[in-house]
Amino acid sequence: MQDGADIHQRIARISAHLNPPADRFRVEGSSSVWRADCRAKGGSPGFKVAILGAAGGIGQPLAMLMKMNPLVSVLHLYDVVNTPGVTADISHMDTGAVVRGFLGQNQLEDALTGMDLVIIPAGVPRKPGMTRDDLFNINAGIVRTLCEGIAKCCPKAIVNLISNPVNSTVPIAAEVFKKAGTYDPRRLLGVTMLDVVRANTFVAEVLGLDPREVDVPVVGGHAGVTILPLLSQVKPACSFTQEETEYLTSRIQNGGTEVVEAKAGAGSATLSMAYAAVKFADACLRGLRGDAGVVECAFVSSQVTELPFFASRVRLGRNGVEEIYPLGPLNEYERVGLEKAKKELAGSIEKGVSFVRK
Ligand SMILES: NC(=O)C1=CN([C@@H]2O[C@H](COP(=O)(O)OP(=O)(O)OC[C@H]3O[C@@H](n4cnc5c(N)ncnc54)[C@H](O)[C@@H]3O)[C@@H](O)[C@H]2O)C=CC1
Ligand SMILES: O=C([O-])CC(=O)C(=O)O
Repeated sequence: MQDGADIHQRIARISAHLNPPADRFRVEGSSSVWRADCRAKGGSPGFKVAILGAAGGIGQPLAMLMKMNPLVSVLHLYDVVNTPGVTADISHMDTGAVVRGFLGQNQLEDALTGMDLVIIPAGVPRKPGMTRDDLFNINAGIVRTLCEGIAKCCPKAIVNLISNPVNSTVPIAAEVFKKAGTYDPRRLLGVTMLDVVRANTFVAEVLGLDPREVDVPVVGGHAGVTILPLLSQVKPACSFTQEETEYLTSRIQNGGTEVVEAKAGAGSATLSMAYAAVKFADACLRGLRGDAGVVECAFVSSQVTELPFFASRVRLGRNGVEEIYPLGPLNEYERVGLEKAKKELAGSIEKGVSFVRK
């Protein structure tokens, strides 16, 4: 004999199966077992991370690497295509993070609700002959829509914006958040980590060192001359001939184009970008956890120059960007580069701002 309370519980369970709330997910491959019915995993503290554009060239390896990150407890994969397949695939990896897939605009809000960190590699990549700015017309609208979702569903999340042109998409995101009344400049970061990764690699090659021992600050922005490597501040301390300086600066500034041309129409950097994005996201998560001394370069709201946004070394903490470091002493070559960078950056920033304001 079942008592009344037990029958009520059974009815509630059946009703929940027929009308599952948005946060219930059927266990993959099962018609009768819901994830919420599975025995709870012994406490797995960690952060909730969403990737928007997760089925793309960057999104897929990025999702795989984030699934391997022990700081991640929940990983939401959102795209307008192919997320069921990518999610099924990645969810079989025997690492800690629980993976959930979300497909299409109708599921954007569920993908974003409760997230601590949102990484955005959504949008079209370059083909040979294009500049990053040529992507503006398509990617500006994509970034605006995704950021409207963030403002609504996880306004306190840290946002790592990868979609190009970063020099304009970050100002677009800031304007969207301002409009929604949720803007916190400390939580919005344009990802320029690939410039640092490339700079470390190319400088190490010239110096005959292991790239892991090299640290090159790269400031400014993320396109052509706005990418300004500070070779006078390389660690370990070293010096370069004028010829080496010009070769390295040009190679770092054109690293993206080097990949676009080598891929010959099949897109831009994806694997090195996924690596760089995870390196950067991991730094943001360590900052959120409260680790001391987490410093990386990023394109952020800044007073380091007269421009409203600028990439430089920032300290990451519980609120995102906790401190922005000044550029430090520049040599004459870098001072000239800085002026060129600022001129181009000013236009790109303004273009992003007016896209939302108009
Ligand atoms: N910040 C950086 O250093 C770098 C930035 N990028 C940029 O990253 C972006 C993505 O590059 P890839 O992954 O190679 O391109 P991709 O075309 O391979 O993937 C983009 C993904 O975005 C998805 N997408 C399109 N519209 C969307 C929307 N409204 N909502 C959600 N997802 C949407 C697509 O379905 C696709 O899966 C490009 O804009 C590229 O220029 C690329 C390399 C480096
Ligand atoms: O070059 C591109 O279009 C993609 C990108 O931003 C990079 O690889 O740095």
